[in-house]
Amino acid sequence: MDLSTVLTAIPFYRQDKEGNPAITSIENDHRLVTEGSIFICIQGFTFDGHTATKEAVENGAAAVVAERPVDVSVPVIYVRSTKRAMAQLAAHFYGHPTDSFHLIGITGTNGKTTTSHLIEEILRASGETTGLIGTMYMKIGDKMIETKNTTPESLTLQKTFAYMKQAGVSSAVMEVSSHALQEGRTNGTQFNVAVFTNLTQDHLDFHRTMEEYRAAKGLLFARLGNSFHASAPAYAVLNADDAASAVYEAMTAAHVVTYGIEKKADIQAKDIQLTSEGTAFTIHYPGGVIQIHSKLAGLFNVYNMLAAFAAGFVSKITPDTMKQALERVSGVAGRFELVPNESGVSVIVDYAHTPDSLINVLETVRPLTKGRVIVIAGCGGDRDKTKRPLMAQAACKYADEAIFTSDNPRSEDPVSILTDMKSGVSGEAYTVIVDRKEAIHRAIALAKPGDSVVIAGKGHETYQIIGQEVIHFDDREVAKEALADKKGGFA
Ligand SMILES: CC(=O)N[C@H]1[C@@H](OP(=O)(O)OP(=O)(O)OC[C@H]2O[C@@H](n3ccc(=O)[nH]c3=O)[C@H](O)[C@@H]2O)O[C@H](CO)[C@@H](O)[C@@H]1O[C@H](C)C(=O)N[C@@H](C)C(=O)N[C@H](CCC(=O)O)C(=O)O
Ligand SMILES: Nc1ncnc2c1ncn2[C@@H]1O[C@H](COP(=O)(O)OP(=O)(O)OP(=O)(O)O)[C@@H](O)[C@H]1O
Repeated sequence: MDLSTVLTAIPFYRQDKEGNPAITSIENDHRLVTEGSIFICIQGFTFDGHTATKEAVENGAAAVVAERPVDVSVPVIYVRSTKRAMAQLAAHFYGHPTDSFHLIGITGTNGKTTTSHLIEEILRASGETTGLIGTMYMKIGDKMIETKNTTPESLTLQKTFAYMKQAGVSSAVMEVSSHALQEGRTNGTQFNVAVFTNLTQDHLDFHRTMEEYRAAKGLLFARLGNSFHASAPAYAVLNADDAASAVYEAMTAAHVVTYGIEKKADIQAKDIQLTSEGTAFTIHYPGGVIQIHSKLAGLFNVYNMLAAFAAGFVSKITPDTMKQALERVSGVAGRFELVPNESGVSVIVDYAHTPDSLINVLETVRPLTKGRVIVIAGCGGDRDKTKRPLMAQAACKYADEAIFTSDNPRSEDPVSILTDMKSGVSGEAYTVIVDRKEAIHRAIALAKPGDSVVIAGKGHETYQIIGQEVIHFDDREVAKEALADKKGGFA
């Protein structure tokens, strides 16, 4: 379903008893302004809302929020950051909807989507009416809504929360990106639980340094437990094995619950077995131990399950309920997703698009593979360039055969992205095939029974962004096609 169809269906008019004009909506797109809207001017990458105030007023704006002088006939509220002001205004306009349900936020470089799905399953199993906001979609109960961002901009976010409240959601889980925290998209949102997965290199185009990146994620914990609206204690759920957790622990007013494998933690996994069927381990929690047999592969997924268990634990969900929920999850789309086939080659589509996640996936595949590991990796255009050589290094070091290819080049020349990747490796063997479809076909053509082919980067995505064009592209479909086409069979 289209997001705007859902959101425009909800009237949230605020009337003023003293005769002031009723504010009918808050808009950051002048084309959506109607009689009584507040228009918020946002300076974007392609458009500056400050240049559209005249049109916004012609469309009926009752007031304008701006960062720089604008010349209009209606009241103007000047603020330092219109994005942050928008978050607070939106939360207020929609009546602070997050006060009405239990909200769990997840931040970290990797594992947010997986952990949020595990938590959603746990919440459902405990009888909650659930909401989910994340990279793949938003969900209200079983209703799916498309999304553009991992964490939507604040207007969309607060409207969505209001819709969740109206739909009777009792517990929700959401991914909170560092971009969103930095821009204040979640200001005005009340989290009951904040979960940290891990911090490794990514997004340095936006945050510039790892310190800034870490600090941006810290905003989720710094604000936790400080809300005027808070009616219940807040919990920070931190990964004891990640160094950033100590920083977040020091800055939060919330109760801290840790999880981990290596260092001592409140929620601890022990006796871990990684098998071709998935993972088996025990979780030691305050007051008990429980055995988990999961279909999810890889040590990183043990961390994700621990994070979800810890979030459920502080949400007062019983360990037995959580066990049932965790054991039911067979996978999350595009995360270590196996492409079914009879050839004896394991073909895995995975969303790994950071050096750390690529290493994790390849390390997981290695012991499960009798033959060679062949990887296809690329890097997105208009995004963090510093990770390109590191992705190439990871591919060459952890696989037997590496093919570098395109992965959403956007406005950049795919060849120059691949050149950046190649700068990270010298002496190692790799192949460069610019066309992703051809690269997948080549990898599968090379594979013999017992080999694994890891197609990294795009996971659940069903498109490729080339220049301004968004073309249909699904790694899973192309892999199936290549498996069917393989000339000479798999002998
Ligand atoms: C690079 C970036 O942050 N872009 C975001 C930005 O787009 P933009 O700057 O191009 O916006 P713009 O088109 O210039 O418009 C600026 C303003 O003018 C308004 N406008 C525009 C046109 C017009 O005629 N009239 C008008 O009033 C727009 O409504 C907007 O308020 O503003 C849009 C609306 O809020 C966002 O959807 C968009 O996020 C894009 C999709 C994006 O990819 N963002 C990335 C950086 C991001 O946020 N990623 C994180 C993390 C992902 C991860 O963990 O991997 C995320 O949370 O998604
Ligand atoms: N806990 C983890 N630690 C390291 N890598 C992980 C972890 N969980 C998943 N991964 C790897 O990272 C990839 C992305 O996982 P997931 O989508 O859950 O993370 P994410 O944080 O939501 O990513 P994004 O912010 O880019 O949407 C997976 O396909 C897997 O390769």
